[in-house]
Amino acid sequence: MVNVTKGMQSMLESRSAVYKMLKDKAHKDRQINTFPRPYRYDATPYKQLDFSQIVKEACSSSRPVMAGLKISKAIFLGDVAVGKTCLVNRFCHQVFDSNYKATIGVDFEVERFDILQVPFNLQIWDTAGQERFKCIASSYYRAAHVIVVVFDLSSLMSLSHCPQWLEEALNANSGSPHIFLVGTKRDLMTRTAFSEVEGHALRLAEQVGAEFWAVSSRTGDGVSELFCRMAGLAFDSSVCREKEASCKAMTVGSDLVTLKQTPRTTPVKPRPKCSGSCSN
Ligand SMILES: Nc1nc2c(ncn2[C@@H]2O[C@H](COP(=O)(O)OP(=O)(O)OP(=O)(O)O)[C@@H](O)[C@H]2O)c(=O)[nH]1
Repeated sequence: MVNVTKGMQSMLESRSAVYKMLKDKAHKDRQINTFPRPYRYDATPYKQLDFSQIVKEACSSSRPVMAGLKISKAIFLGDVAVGKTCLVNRFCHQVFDSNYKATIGVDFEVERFDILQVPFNLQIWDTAGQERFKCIASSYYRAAHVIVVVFDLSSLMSLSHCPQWLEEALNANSGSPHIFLVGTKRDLMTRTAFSEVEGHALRLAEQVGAEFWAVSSRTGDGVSELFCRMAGLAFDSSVCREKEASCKAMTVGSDLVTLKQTPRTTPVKPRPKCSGSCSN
């Protein structure tokens, strides 16, 4: 009975995810027309200030930029109770729950954006921090375009575990995902305590090549900006990848045509003339 209910629930959830992807328009605060800013320009390895030229051209052309749904995958990982679920729920459902409920395995959400007027979906995988669910959770790390390593700003221990979480996520991925180091529960921090932790986090972010953010899911501070930034970076890379792939395909295609059309330049050796008993 429990399994049936769970099965039906996940079926309904995946249906609602599909409906969200097919929505006519993204919600107003998910319509992005200028390149989203980082939390701090000195705390990011992603220095571009605008969408790539190729992306802007592709999005403004009258032909559709791409066929089918445009989706990128973001995975959230980090120690138990650092606030991963609250962060996702604050953005996706505008709620905050102060009671802790452990994530079992993974939770899945999808958020629709319109970026430069092109529909874009961000798949959000909220994984469990508890050791006993790690095995299930880590099987969802693959094929991530964005890796979000989360820590609790009020726990330096949770920050010190971030390199390990990141290594595990990177081991499961072969591409070059965007990496974020996100400190949560900013509302709990005094100014002095915050600036001390921020110093440690900035150093770590630089070491591991991540973009640093500090947010509060309780107040909503920085949450929407963080997700829009992820979506902006993921969208830009994904359109660039797609354009590169189609250019490559066109080059290969035109190479084949050239090969077909180019007359043979190597002289054909004249066959020796048959003499005598040769039947040819
Ligand atoms: N004050 C405050 N509390 C927060 C914030 N974010 C999360 N919490 C609290 O921290 C606890 C853990 O939050 P979760 O989001 O469930 O943590 P999690 O990382 O998803 O935990 P696992 O699912 O076990 O991996 C809950 O009691 C939340 O209410 C925040 O921004 N401020």
